[in-house]
Amino acid sequence: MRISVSSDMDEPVARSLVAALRERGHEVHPHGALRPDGDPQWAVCSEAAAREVADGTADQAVVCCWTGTGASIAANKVPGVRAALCTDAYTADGARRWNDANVLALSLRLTSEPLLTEILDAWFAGEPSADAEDRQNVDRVRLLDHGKTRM
Ligand SMILES: O=C(CO)[C@H](O)[C@H](O)COP(=O)(O)O
Repeated sequence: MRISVSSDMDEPVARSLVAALRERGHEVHPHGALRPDGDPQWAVCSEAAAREVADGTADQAVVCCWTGTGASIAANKVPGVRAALCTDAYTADGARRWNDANVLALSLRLTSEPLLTEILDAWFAGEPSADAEDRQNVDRVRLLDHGKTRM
């Protein structure tokens, strides 16, 4: 997959994330502190990574900041993006399964290297649920992208 990755800080775990994604065979599009000419402000680089998902330049994104909150908030402002802040593998699995999340948000502070592997394993193994109620929920969120709350 083509995966946009952003981080506002050049932290070891962010570098490990990029390396791990490449090892898994993904094409990485770095943003923010992960590229020499990147704008490292979390609001800017998270949005840039998320926009690549929305416009189809990337299939998914991983956005990072120290807490993970700013990155997830900024990414979720982009229509078409469903960003999930995941602090464990169960949450990452649920985000893919129940939320059809297309952007993974990570806290640089909380994500250790072993936890990063667990979260990525769960994220990439997870498939969106085909359950009707789950699909309805995701469709409802998609409506919000267009300022609507009902069909
Ligand atoms: O977690 C974050 C935002 O949610 C940032 O990473 C945190 O605020 C640090 O940013 P700065 O170094 O610019 O103060």
